[in-house]
Amino acid sequence: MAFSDEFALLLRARYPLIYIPTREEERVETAIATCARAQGERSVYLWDFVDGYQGSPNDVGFGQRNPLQALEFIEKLAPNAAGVFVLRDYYRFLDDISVSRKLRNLARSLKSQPKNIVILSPQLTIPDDLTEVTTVLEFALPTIAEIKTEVERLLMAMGKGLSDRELDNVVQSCQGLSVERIRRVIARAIAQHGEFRSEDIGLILEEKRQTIRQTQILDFYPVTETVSDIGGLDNLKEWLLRRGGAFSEKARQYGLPAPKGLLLVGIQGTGKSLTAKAIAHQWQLPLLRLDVGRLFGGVVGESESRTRQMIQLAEALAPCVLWIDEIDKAFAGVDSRGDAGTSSRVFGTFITWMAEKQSSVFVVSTANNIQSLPPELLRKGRFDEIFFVGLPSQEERRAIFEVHLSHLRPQALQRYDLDRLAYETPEFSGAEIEQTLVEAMHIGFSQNRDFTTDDVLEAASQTVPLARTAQEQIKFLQDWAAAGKARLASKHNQLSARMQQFQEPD
Ligand SMILES: Nc1ncnc2c1ncn2[C@@H]1O[C@H](COP(=O)(O)OP(=O)(O)OP(=O)(O)O)[C@@H](O)[C@H]1O
Repeated sequence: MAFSDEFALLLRARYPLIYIPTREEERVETAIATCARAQGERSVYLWDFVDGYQGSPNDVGFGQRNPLQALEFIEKLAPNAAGVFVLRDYYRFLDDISVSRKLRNLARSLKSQPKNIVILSPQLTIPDDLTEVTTVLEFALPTIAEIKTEVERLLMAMGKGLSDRELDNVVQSCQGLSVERIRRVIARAIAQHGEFRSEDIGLILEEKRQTIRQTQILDFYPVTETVSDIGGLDNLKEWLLRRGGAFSEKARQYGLPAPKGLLLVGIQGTGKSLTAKAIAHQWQLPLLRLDVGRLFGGVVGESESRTRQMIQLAEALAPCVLWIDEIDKAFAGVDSRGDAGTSSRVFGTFITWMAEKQSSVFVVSTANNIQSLPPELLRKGRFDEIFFVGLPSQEERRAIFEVHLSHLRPQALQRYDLDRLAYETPEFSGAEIEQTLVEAMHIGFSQNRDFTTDDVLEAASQTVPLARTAQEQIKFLQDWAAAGKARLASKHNQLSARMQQFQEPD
């Protein structure tokens, strides 16, 4: 639903306290004023800490530097006087006991009056005691059409012009930025060179990175890992390499849909996160990491609002890779509990997006525990493919030792007996192999010499691989994969031999 429709609905339904997390004061205030006008005789009152109330000549300055008075003003108006009270800066006072008490009392009395309080805030932090009476309303970032109007207006005001193609590129790169930031970055580029050039898109992208960092929901993840840093997992690598150009314009013209994403399931340390990073690098796309835990907040509507904000940002950065680590932990038991709680709603928003997604956001989710994953996530159409990432076979362990040793000792790789290392480390995961090498380096370093194959073997003998203590989990995952529920990331492990009867080779 569009902001104006949702806002109008809240006004009509007499929601007393509406909280809008946005940094775009000017744009949201214009939208509120338009909406209030469309609702009949509803006056809009604007308050800020320094100037108090503005707008109506009789009340100018009322409640200046006095947040409690700002609320008393609402009380003293006639009960049938319709009004929307937009309070800027007010989020800073919500922790104050007298303010929060007054707001709760007002919320009760305003239910029978055509008055609504709107709190604008650059962040979403609502104290516990106000969560019951507050409704969070999301204010979306500007649409492509709004951005285009703004960019054209700015360029015209500065007497600059761009070709249609350049303009489209600029508009596209501005997606995900607030109008304020768009103005700032374009003004900065023009101030720097006296004109706006296509190279200045770099400045816009940097501005976008900063915005994304500030949301604290998504992180820009720098990637250096490549597909050749992954030892083994040949089926998975082949799958990726085959989709190399799938995000290009050429692929669109060919009629290919943009790939949706992958779900990687397997025990800890088998290279799932490494794969997410390598995909971004391989396809030359920015990698955004989502911390699902940060989506959840206690206020009504807050978590869904953050989820939609996250989706909007990711789409604004498309084409990109969105990496969701440990998705099983975030949505554990959503379906089996059948609850209508926050995690179900967040999950619902996410899954609907995954199913309907047209944008070039490639989602890589990783999970350790298939049992706790909601079954809807595994249904066809959510991800392009579900891969089971098992423990590496002997051949794969050799490849993993080779990858790491060629980084650690590029000139002396031949000194290490890779076959022996792979043979002597059954059930080791990639992460454990890496850890064993670090341990071996400590041994060598403490004795003032380089580390040897024997040091690695000694370190390995002191390691109890997780596989030994997590046998049940592994068995469960293997049976699940063997039942044809997932494709094997590896070509060479025992399971693949077992499964060859069940699965067609790709
Ligand atoms: N197949 C592999 N090839 C090379 N290195 C690997 C491989 N698997 C794991 N590693 C090493 O182990 C580290 C940890 O692995 P990674 O974080 O990718 O595992 P994971 O499967 O995502 O584990 P978790 O479920 O705990 O997040 C990697 O950064 C990499 O150095």
